[in-house]
Amino acid sequence: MDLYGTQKVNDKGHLIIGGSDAIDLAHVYGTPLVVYDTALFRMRAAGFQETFKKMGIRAQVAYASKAFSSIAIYELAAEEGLSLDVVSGGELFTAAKADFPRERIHFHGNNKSYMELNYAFDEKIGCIVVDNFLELSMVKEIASTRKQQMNILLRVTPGVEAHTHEFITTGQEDSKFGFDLKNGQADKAFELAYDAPYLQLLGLHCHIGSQIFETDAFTHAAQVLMEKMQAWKETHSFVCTVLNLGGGFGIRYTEEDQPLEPSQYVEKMAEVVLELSKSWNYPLPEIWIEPGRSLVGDAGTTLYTAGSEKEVPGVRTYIAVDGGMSDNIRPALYDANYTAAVANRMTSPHDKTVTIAGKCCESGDKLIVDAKLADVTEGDILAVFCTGAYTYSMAGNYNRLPRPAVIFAEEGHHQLVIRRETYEDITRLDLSLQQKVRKES
Ligand SMILES: Cc1ncc(COP(=O)(O)O)c(C=O)c1O
Ligand SMILES: N[C@@H](CCCC[NH3+])C(=O)O
Repeated sequence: MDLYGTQKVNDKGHLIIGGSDAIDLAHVYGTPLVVYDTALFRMRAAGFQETFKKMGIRAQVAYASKAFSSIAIYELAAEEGLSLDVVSGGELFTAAKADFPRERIHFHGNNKSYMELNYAFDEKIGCIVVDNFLELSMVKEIASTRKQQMNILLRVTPGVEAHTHEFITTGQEDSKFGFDLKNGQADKAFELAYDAPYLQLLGLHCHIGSQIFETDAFTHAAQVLMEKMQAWKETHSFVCTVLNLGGGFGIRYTEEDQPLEPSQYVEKMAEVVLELSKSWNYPLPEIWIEPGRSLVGDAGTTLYTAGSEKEVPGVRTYIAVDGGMSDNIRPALYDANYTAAVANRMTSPHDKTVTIAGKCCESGDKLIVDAKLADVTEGDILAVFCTGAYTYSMAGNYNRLPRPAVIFAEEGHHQLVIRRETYEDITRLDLSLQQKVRKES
């Protein structure tokens, strides 16, 4: 089986992550437990950043924190010199708690509220990525009322179809995000924004989708956006200083996935921008990107304890674990595939076919259908790999299951970064009917 990042197997046949024995981690923190290999996160971050540096391109690599949002990951991202993409007041609040450098925070979202936009101004963040006309009018009004400068990008849909799951493509014309380039919306937004008082229009943004393995869709998007920028230069003598090409770089969940290295995605898109800016004599814009999954996805592993087993003769054997769709909704939502291993028996042949089921009251709560595992008995620790992106951040309390604990592991040290939810946590917002009912007099 293929391991990720710093993962190894020790002489007890146990899985090691970030220099720590996964079985010890499971005993110390309990399961389900999400373990982040932070050295791998650092390596991925450097992979993107160094490629831009080598190519002599000014860039910002913003961690798209919807993939996994927490104070500690924001602190780590800041430490690595990343910028940050947030999509809600809640993510911005978390970033503020982590004291993330505000000038490197970019605020996304297709329906930001007036309150959220004001909050972004309060925090003096680096940039608001304006998604629609309502937002543009609100941002203009807030900036003028407060007499406060704000950098903005216009998010556009370039009409590029990326080859990925239909729910995670976003760059096509029929999308809820952004101003359409072809039907004139983007031009109209530009007219309303480029000389608005207190607003500094930096340039354009697009994000064509997620879990993309090819570079063509990215280079095509870069070309389409550069063409629009060049058109505005000709008509309005306006020069965009930033081109944000979003995230979406694919990772290897299973051996069917063949992602490129971060550097390869960056090189290809940067080459197009360099080439076009040279041939059109367009001042080279800064390139911003927003990787989420490719920074945290394969850095995360979820450890579960195996419980009940059920054989359906001639059909399949189910092994149930102490988590499931409540901590990883992706298999149920996107038919996402993962691989797993018996973390306390890594050297045994993983040649039995079993289905790993969760403990939620849903037949569809299956984490892996037809996983290849060693013999599993109750109490074994199962490791499901590549669960660092869009798992904890999309987790819920269905069936009132507490969300797992999350730890960072590096060079033999480990640290709790999100504590396990307790039953008290789960009921903290509930109000009892025994409380006094207020009567209006
Ligand atoms: C605007 C935007 N930027 C960045 C991302 C991050 O995408 P990924 O996690 O695939 O890199 C997303 C999510 O797809 C997004 O919507
Ligand atoms: N949540 C999705 C990706 C959405 C990306 C956000 N725009 C996933 O798990 O793959």
